[in-house]
Amino acid sequence: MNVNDTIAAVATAPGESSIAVVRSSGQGVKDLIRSVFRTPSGKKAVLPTKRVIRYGFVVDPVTEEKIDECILLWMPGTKSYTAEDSCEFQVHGGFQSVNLTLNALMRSGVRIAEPGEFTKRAFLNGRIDLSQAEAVMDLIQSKTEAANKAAFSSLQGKLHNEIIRLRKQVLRLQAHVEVHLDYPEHDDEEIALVQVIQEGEQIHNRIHWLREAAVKGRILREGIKVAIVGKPNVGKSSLMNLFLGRDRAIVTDIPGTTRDVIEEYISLNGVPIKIVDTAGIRITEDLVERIGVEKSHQEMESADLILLLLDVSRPLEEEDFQLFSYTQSKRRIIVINKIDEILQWDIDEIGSSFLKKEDRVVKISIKAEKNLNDLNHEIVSSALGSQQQDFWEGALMANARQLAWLNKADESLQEAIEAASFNVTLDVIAVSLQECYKNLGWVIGEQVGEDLLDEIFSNFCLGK
Ligand SMILES: Nc1nc2c(c(=O)[nH]1)N(C=O)[C@@H](CNc1ccc(C(=O)N[C@@H](CCC(=O)O)C(=O)O)cc1)CN2
Ligand SMILES: Nc1nc2c(ncn2[C@@H]2O[C@H](COP(=O)(O)OP(=O)(O)OP(=O)(O)O)[C@@H](O)[C@H]2O)c(=O)[nH]1
Ligand SMILES: [Mg+2]
Repeated sequence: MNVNDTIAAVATAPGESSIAVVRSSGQGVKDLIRSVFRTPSGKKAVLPTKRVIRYGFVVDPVTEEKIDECILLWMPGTKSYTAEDSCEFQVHGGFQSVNLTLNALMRSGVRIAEPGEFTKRAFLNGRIDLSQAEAVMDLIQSKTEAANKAAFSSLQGKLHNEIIRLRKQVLRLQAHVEVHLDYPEHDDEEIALVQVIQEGEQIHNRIHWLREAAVKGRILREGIKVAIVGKPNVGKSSLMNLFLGRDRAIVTDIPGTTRDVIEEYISLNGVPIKIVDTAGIRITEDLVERIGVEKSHQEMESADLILLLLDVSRPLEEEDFQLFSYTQSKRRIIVINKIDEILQWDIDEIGSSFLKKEDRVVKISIKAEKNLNDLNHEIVSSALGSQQQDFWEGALMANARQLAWLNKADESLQEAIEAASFNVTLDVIAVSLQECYKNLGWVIGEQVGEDLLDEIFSNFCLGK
């Protein structure tokens, strides 16, 4: 992937829209505009050294035939998204205008951008760091308002600034240690060790705080996975539909209706939840259903929270008790459904060998819409633990990669502090501090290799 190429892509979603944007970036953008854009009087546009908007036409670069009416945005480097010469052709929406425009651009010698390549260039050209680049995608993919807010603050450089600040502190401490190494007579080595321990603790606390904020960010980013499980016909798909507010899953009174896993995102009090409806679990001869049951087991395994649904209008069966055993090690809410019917059993009948003391129990009726708020409340509180109010306050959009480097930075720092506590020589401490500094740098993508960049940006959407 050559950074000297001029790239182009459609930046808007495909389909019938009122306007579509085709963007381009790179050294050849000026020539590109000369070749495919004409003013209303058929002339080539005069491009100033500052950003401008022009009305005109996209034309075929060979025949000069008009392809579409357009608004042209000219954004010379470095004042653009990529920090390179860039432009946007805003044409009429729909597949045809967009495709013809993109084809005209291609025939003028630009190539189609890889996913995330515009943002990658913004990073390579130093306009944003890696944490900001990754936040761009998080922003687009955010599923709740809180997630959007956290991603936006990362995009604005909150994580970047925190890391820069921490690195300054580490560097200062490192410099202090090195002065002692170079000039042992400078002052008492004992004092240097105490300083490493004290200031090291302060830095550690700050990293710890940052990590907590990043962990919250990761919840916002990935959502909490909640799996609805239960034997056939207890109302799992009804509950799924209720959460979604529409008929997504098929509901019938025939046991074994759901065969496949259905996943959707919902927001409960701003908590992004990936809700999963599964096939009712039972022993079955039906091959398709059996595959579905196997998948249900996998979903149970990987869920953060289980909603174990029971039907109170029918006696409890072996299959219900089996599910208690299967999900024994998971965080779960026991949801007793169909309380609008004649009750056939009571929660006390479920022995203590099946119920854990951490289990929460909610009795509902999906049909009569009873106690549904209680269920929502239980889900949110088991998802977030005790500290619900302002939970998202200060959340920083972070991902697994960034969290891993934060952890590593903290480990190196701990090594330095420990070494200082045990009076290990200063040169060993200096090495750990240096390691900490480097690990912090990885969070914001300093000296990051081509492979990792490719991996990160390949997950972006086209045109971003
Ligand atoms: N039409 C359009 N809308 C868009 C974008 C875009 O590329 N095109 N964006 C993205 O896809 C976002 C805006 N992001 C941008 C970020 C920086 C610069 C930019 O030119 N920055 C320069 C100049 C700043 C200034 O004028 O003060 C810089 O940082 O140096 C432009 C867009 C959202 N909306
Ligand atoms: N009386 C009553 N019926 C309910 C309630 N909730 C669901 N049902 C009914 O129970 C039947 C089964 O509902 P589903 O949602 O398809 O059950 P399921 O657990 O997804 O079933 P499988 O996909 O076969 O595992 C349907 O006829 C629903 O209308 C309720 O609260 N009360
Ligand atoms: Mg179902």
